[in-house]
Amino acid sequence: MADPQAGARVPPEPQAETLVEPVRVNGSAAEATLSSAELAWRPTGAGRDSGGRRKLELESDVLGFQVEGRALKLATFTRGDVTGAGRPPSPPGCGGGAGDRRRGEVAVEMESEEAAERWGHAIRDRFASLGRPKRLFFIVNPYGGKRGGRKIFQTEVLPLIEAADIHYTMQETNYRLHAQEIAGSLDLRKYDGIICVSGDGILVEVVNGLLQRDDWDKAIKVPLGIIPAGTGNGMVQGLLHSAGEPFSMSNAVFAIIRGHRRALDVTSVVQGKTKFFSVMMLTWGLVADIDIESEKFRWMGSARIDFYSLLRAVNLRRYNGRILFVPAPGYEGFGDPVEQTISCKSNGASNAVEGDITNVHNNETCTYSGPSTDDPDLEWRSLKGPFVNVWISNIAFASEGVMIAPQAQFADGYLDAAIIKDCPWSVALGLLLRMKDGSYIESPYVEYFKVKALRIEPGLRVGSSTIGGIIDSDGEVLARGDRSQTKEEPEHLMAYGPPIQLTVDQGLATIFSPR
Ligand SMILES: Nc1ncnc2c1ncn2[C@@H]1O[C@H](COP(=O)(O)OP(=O)(O)OP(=O)(O)O)[C@@H](O)[C@H]1O
Repeated sequence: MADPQAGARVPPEPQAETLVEPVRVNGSAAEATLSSAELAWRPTGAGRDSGGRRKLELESDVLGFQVEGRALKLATFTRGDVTGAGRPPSPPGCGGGAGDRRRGEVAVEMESEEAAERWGHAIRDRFASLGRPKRLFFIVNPYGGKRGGRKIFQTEVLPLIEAADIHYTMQETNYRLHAQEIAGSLDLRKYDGIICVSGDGILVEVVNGLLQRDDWDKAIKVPLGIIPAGTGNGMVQGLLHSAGEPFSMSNAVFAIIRGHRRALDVTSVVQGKTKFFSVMMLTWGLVADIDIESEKFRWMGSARIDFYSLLRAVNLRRYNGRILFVPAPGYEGFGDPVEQTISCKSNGASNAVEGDITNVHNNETCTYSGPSTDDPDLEWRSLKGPFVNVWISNIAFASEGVMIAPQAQFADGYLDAAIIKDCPWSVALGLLLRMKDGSYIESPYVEYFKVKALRIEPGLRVGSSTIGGIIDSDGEVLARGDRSQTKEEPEHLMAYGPPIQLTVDQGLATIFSPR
């Protein structure tokens, strides 16, 4: 049957009217044109010979604007001097590194107040169509990274947010899991986004807080943002890198102001009735040991990671255990098939037996319970240890300088697994050095594949009958297999030994992104 719509003319998108006015730009006579995409001007009169056409892309060069009488004052944020108005020095804290944007101001004086108002309206409409946020809630961790969160907010974030005319509320975290509590009870109708000025850990707390709400399905759609004030900052690095932008504080802030969003996969990490939601990564073995155990060498400053990496590589630990996984399409050749008996009981992964793929989910509350793996058609496969390191990630970077999962996509619905198998210590050291650019995954000792679901069955360290490893999610210890180390740590969420299952919910969350 013929499609009744076929051949019907789709009405063209209404085009914003192009405005043309004689103006003075930073004091010089010009003719200015405002289209939906750009504000351009060409010098006229005596200034005609002083230069050609100049323009500002509204989306990517303009932070905000004000109308003052006949003047339209634009706060610009450009790479290089696109304004022709000379480059004013950047205010303190607003970048200035290679490829970084600089702040400036362009004053466009119109012939009448009405004209200035008309142009102001047109720019406001353009910003609204870009989805620029108007009201933001900031969560600042004064304790993360080098404990600079409060200063970063005041000197790096606020000047740009104010120039963009964004209303904001700021709250500092006072203790562990405070951000989770805040996100669990915030009146989300009042804000266009929640921004974490912190390390990646606070972002994860916010995701967990949103998913614990009764209205989790709406709450998790609130755009999230992150300003790098932590130790690792892998999420910001991943977002900026994916858009070809250099890592900088001001680029991270501007990515939020510009209002672009992207979907973000959410991983459910489940052990028995215990659940945790991650948007980044889980590590077991060498890298988790380096990350967590090197804390005791914090007095060394940034050298602690290099020092402890060398120590751990030379005294390489291998861990027994097994990884079960449902491969993503195209990765079915990895691992070995599992003789599986499917059970759909909700009795917890801790009761699972060899080859028993048990779905774990909690139907007792109306909070988010994660995707199901009940489907009997899922083809599980396995890899047996010993392992040197197991890395499961939704994003490409663990930190600014460590690319763990070069093929990871923010919302492909899969997790990237990078598994370092048993290898000589010299190989492990070489692989650590090649994590900077992600080339370590090319080693024959590394298995790299994508999965829809995965289960870790962590075992003991090779050569020990009592000691296991550390399982770390987004920088926090999830489970620890060496009880002698736990004296000063809070109770961990999960136990080391029983299986831990990961499933992915494609694009469940939303995050501000440069593109
Ligand atoms: N006021 C506070 N006092 C102590 N801990 C806090 C406070 N606020 C937040 N935290 C905790 O700090 C931890 C780290 O937070 P964040 O992600 O911002 O920094 P990070 O740089 O990734 O971590 P770290 O500096 O510990 O490596 C989180 O577990 C969070 O719960």
